Amino acid sequence: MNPLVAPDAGAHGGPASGLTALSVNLNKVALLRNTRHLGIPSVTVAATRVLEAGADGITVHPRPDERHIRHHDVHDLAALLRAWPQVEFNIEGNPLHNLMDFVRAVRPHQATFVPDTVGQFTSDHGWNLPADGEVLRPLIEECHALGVRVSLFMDPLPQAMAHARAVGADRVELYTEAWARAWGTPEQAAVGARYAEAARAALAAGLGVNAGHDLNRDNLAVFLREVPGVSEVSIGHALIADALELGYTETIRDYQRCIRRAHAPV
Ligand SMILES: CC(=O)[C@@H](O)[C@H](O)COP(=O)(O)O
Ligand SMILES: NCC(=O)COP(=O)(O)O
Repeated sequence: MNPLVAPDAGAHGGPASGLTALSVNLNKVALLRNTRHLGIPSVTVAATRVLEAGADGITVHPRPDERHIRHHDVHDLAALLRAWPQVEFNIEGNPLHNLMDFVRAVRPHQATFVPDTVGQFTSDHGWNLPADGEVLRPLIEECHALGVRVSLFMDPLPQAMAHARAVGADRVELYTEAWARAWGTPEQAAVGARYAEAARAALAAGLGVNAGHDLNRDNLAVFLREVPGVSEVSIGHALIADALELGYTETIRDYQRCIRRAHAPV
């Protein structure tokens, strides 16, 4: 088996190419928008642009404090994505807080359960299933009844993967901050091996494997080469930062054109 090809690749199981799907997290577009009352940058315009450019999915993490993605963004994106039937909509959040209301209202293709507290700075750990598994089980069943796939945000602990399957999860999302931190350090090989082992354990348990948090253009390719069967990566912070920085040249040229137009003889 090609280790880069996810076992369930196809519509919403990854792109038909069998490559790892790229789901773009738009939280940080909303964060910038929320600093004025002008509606720019627009989350739906960002979604349209990234999909036109070839992204496979859209991810949002509507936190209870609405610091970035707001209630209406989830509904606006759900409406937009009706015109993009091959595109996966992934909503992340804590199902014990606000996530299930969104799942019930818009029925995304995937719900990623994340054990964040209300007001948490950013996601920083996966589920502790011995403690939380039985609370999650009925919520996973409810998602399935609504036709929604469930992925559990998990630390790369091989021994936890069978438990994720046992409570009904379809996939796990491996929390990759440890990989991002180890990138380029002497720990990189050992940390990568830990993720590979966790992915193999997940695949062996019958789970699909997603990954995300602090993935970027430097650390992504080696991660996907070393960790088998990753169906999807969700990337936000670094990708939106790159989109800004890679866009400066064209943007400055356009503003200079405006200025030249203003000074041109009429
Ligand atoms: C689950 C996960 O890793 C992402 O939700 C990530 O935490 C983005 O959230 P913020 O954009 O709020 O940091
Ligand atoms: N699930 C991870 C995600 O959606 C984006 O995380 P990040 O790239 O913003 O760290």
